Amino acid sequence: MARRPLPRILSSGSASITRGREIARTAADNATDVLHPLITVTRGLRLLAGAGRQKWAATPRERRGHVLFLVAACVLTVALIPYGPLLALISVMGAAAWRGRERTPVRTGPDEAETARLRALYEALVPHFSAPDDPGPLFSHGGDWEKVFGTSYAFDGNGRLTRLQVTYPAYFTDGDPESRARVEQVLHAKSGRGREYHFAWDEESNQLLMTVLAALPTSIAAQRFVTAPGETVLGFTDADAVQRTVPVQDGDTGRDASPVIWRTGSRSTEPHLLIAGHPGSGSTTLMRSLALQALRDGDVLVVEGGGTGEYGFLAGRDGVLAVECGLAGALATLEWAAHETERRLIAANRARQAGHPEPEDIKRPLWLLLDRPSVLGHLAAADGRQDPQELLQVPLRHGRAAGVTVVVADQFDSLDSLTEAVRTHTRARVVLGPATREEVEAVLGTEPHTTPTADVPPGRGYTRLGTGPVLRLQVPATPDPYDPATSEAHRQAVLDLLPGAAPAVRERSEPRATEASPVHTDKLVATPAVAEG
Ligand SMILES: Nc1ncnc2c1ncn2[C@@H]1O[C@H](COP(=O)(O)OP(=O)(O)OP(=O)(O)O)[C@@H](O)[C@H]1O
Repeated sequence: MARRPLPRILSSGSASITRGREIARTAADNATDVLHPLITVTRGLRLLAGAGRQKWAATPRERRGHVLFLVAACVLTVALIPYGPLLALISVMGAAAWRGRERTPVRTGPDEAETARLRALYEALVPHFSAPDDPGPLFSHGGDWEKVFGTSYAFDGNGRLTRLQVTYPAYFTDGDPESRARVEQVLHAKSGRGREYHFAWDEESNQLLMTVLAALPTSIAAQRFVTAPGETVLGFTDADAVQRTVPVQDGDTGRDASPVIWRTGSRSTEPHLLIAGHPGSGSTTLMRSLALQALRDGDVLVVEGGGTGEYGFLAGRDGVLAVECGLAGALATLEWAAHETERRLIAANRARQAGHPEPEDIKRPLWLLLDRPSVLGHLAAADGRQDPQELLQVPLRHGRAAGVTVVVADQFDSLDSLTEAVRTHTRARVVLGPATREEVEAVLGTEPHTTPTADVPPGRGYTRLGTGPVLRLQVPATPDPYDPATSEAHRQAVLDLLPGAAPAVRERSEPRATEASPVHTDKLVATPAVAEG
């Protein structure tokens, strides 16, 4: 059948409409081209005005008068100088044009390589998030990854995932640590090893959020931290992990950092601390940091099993009762500490019964710092003598009420030789240096909340106070000031925190002792505690 031509009026009308549209579009394009600079400047002026309004709103009321005065002075100066208004107009237009220029459009959606990564990740998760009898599986081979990842993912400049949110089926056993660990393992491996990942399981909405954590800064060194009596800074952690911040000197600048605060004394629920790590992980450094903080208002007694003399700089200082490296000295010192704990307990008890305040001589906190006591335990066993750890029973058991704090540091391979009392009463825990998930769990009592990395700087690790959450930790750099490898800035920082020399040492010309010296024993014997004990 022959095609009937359209009525003339219709065909010619549509042609003219089309032509009209084209003319209008061309005119609009030309107008946009001509007016483009004007549009840019207008947009820039709008943005500048918005920024000005915001700045004005952010200016405190009492400073607004000053700002107005400054602006008026500027306007007057510009008005008075030759060509001032013209130059000001040109500058404002220039600034507006710069501000209003079109930016490169923000890229949305993943590129090809990123899509391939997300798809690979999805495929790897299929065995974990699917069940054969699921009629509408969220995860299936060749399935839709966008349904489970949505748009909640981010990549870094190298195309590696830094954030990923996964929606998983409700039947996945997200309460089972092993099932979780398997999924975390897959995500960790497929997203790139060597970085620290944090996994947040939202069991209510069946969502898992994986984020890559930036390394904690290592630039905070020993200094006087702003803490209340009975509070000790173990190190610094992620900003969102703790509520509190303290001002710190970080290199040359001051800033607020998020500390891990450990409370000791009668109100503490974790009055004693255990530090574990492999050799060189920084446990001695943490001990030094604790000793310097404790010496602010307490007495310190150090027993060093390693015998490397790394606490020698403390010897003879005010408040340092002893620095013992040998077995005999350690036994004598710890025996004194046990008696002292008993004496404090009895004195506190008597005062309470008589309705008196606590006597002054039991108020000063006493810290027992034992670095590698397992070594001394071996020596004692070989010598047929008492293990020094056995003398810790009383301070561990009653230290909380008597103001005695025990800190024990040992290496992973020696943790077995820690006594039951040490393991039971050290409820504050720190793991430093590279450690496997199992090693971290063995010390903290729960798996780490992030994936431990193999390559960590000394002083980096995890901490857990009692049954609290596991926190990442970076210990402030507190090197031995007498170590030739210590930088001048760090040496000075540590020396600045050291209390003055005790009178007995001041009389002598030598400033330091590296071994258990008679000075310390004298000091112990001279204390009223021993006299009574
Ligand atoms: N928090 C830290 N910041 C900077 N450097 C640190 C930190 N902790 C430790 N170091 C450095 O790492 C090295 C080993 O530290 P440290 O002696 O404290 O470890 P350790 O676990 O006691 O090892 P070892 O048992 O072998 O003595 C030292 O050179 C020390 O200065």
